[in-house]
Amino acid sequence: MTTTSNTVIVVGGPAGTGKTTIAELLAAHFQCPFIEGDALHPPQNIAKMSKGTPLTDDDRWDWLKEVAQVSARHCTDSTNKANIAIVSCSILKKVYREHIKKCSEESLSDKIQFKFVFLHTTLEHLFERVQNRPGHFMKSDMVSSQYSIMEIPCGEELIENGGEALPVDTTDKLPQQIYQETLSALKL
Ligand SMILES: Nc1ncnc2c1ncn2[C@@H]1O[C@H](COP(=O)(O)OP(=O)(O)O)[C@@H](O)[C@H]1O
Ligand SMILES: O=C(O)[C@H](O)[C@@H](O)[C@H](O)[C@H](O)COP(=O)(O)O
Repeated sequence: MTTTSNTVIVVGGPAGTGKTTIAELLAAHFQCPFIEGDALHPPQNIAKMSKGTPLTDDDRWDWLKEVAQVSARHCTDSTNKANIAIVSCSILKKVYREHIKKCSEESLSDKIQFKFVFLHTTLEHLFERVQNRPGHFMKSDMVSSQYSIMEIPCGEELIENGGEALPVDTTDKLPQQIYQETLSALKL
């Protein structure tokens, strides 16, 4: 599959919302790299979250920069025929999504378009899904703090209004259904 421009699809949403599940389906469809954003945290962020302490904005900026730059590099890598890369990253607030775009613009000569898929569901569903996700540093007591600060994209951020964001309600939907809905709304 080929596209006319370099595209990074950031699959976001709070813990347990299905980022990895949907990102893997999209990466298989586009035959492109998938980068797990959690693997790009500095050790001090992992240590903090493992103790159950939510990150502050100051903890997040450098991580988001890394997310922007690593995914952009994968996107433009000469071996990546799709010119698409998928990265998972919670992107909970509008300023984080803007920071990712800014970091990419500042540091790369290639122009990259970002698409922000924001998966969301109820707090009850998130608790249930995080409990079913073994071996992750993010425990369920952090979900409430993520849920309370998250900004589901709206208004000018939406693709349908000329922006880059696509909110997807995942409540009572199977991953395959969410993936199909996402794919057709992205129009890539
Ligand atoms: N649409 C869905 N409905 C129900 N469970 C889901 C759905 N998507 C993912 N899950 C399950 O929820 C858990 C968390 O999914 P995951 O993709 O790891 O989310 P995230 O990467 O956002 O933390 C996993 O056990 C996964 O199988
Ligand atoms: O799936 C998850 O477990 C989370 O989404 C996880 O990715 C974590 O939240 C961030 O890496 C920390 O960053 P935030 O505090 O900004 O979500």
